[in-house]
Amino acid sequence: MTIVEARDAHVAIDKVSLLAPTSFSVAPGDALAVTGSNGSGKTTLLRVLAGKQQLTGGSVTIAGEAPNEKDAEFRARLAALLGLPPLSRSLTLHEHLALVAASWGDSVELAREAASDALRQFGIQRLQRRFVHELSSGQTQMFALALTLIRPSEILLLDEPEQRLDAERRELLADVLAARVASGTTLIMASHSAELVGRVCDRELALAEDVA
Ligand SMILES: Nc1ncnc2c1ncn2[C@@H]1O[C@H](COP(=O)(O)OP(=O)(O)OP(=O)(O)O)[C@@H](O)[C@H]1O
Repeated sequence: MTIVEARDAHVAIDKVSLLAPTSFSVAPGDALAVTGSNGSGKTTLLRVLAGKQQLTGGSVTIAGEAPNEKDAEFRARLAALLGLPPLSRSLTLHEHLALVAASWGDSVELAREAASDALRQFGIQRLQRRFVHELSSGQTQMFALALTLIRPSEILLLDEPEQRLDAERRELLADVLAARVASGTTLIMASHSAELVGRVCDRELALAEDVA
């Protein structure tokens, strides 16, 4: 059974290649690492899977359909962290998380509990009343991960989730992601951390070196 499939998927802009023809398939519950040097196309591939980047050729399907970020079913199936999401300067971390949890169906009370749980899970509960502009870069990354994982999803796409994290936080991240995969979530993760990939993923898709 396949939940994510790419066949000769490639992207070029003005004849410059962003992603060389790439084929792979992922079964439900798999954890696939996308690896390769800077510029090899990892982010581009994740953007294609998230429906944020059109293919120049080939095909990609998520549960048999082309990615479409406007489609409610597609959005409910897939959560992605591809750079920092848009955030409000006037909401605290707890309020951001509760808002996202409530928008995916939790009651206000449950959403507030889920927000506290997510802050605890990522070790940032003492920052719950801070605004995003009051965080360090590593704290911001932990918060962005919490914001991505608080909502339900069958498929998680993460672009270098280890970026800006110290060794202790990378360990914590590996624990959280390994637990999420163990609970049945399909994970596709671009990463430069062999350690994180080794802890969390069971397969690797190595993109060819700088194709530009
Ligand atoms: N909008 C764009 N226009 C032209 N080229 C682009 C554009 N965005 C990215 N590229 C090029 O596409 C190639 C792939 O970029 P991408 O960001 O997917 O690489 P990556 O593997 O994620 O790199 P890194 O490890 O540095 O994050 C690079 O050569 C990059 O310069």
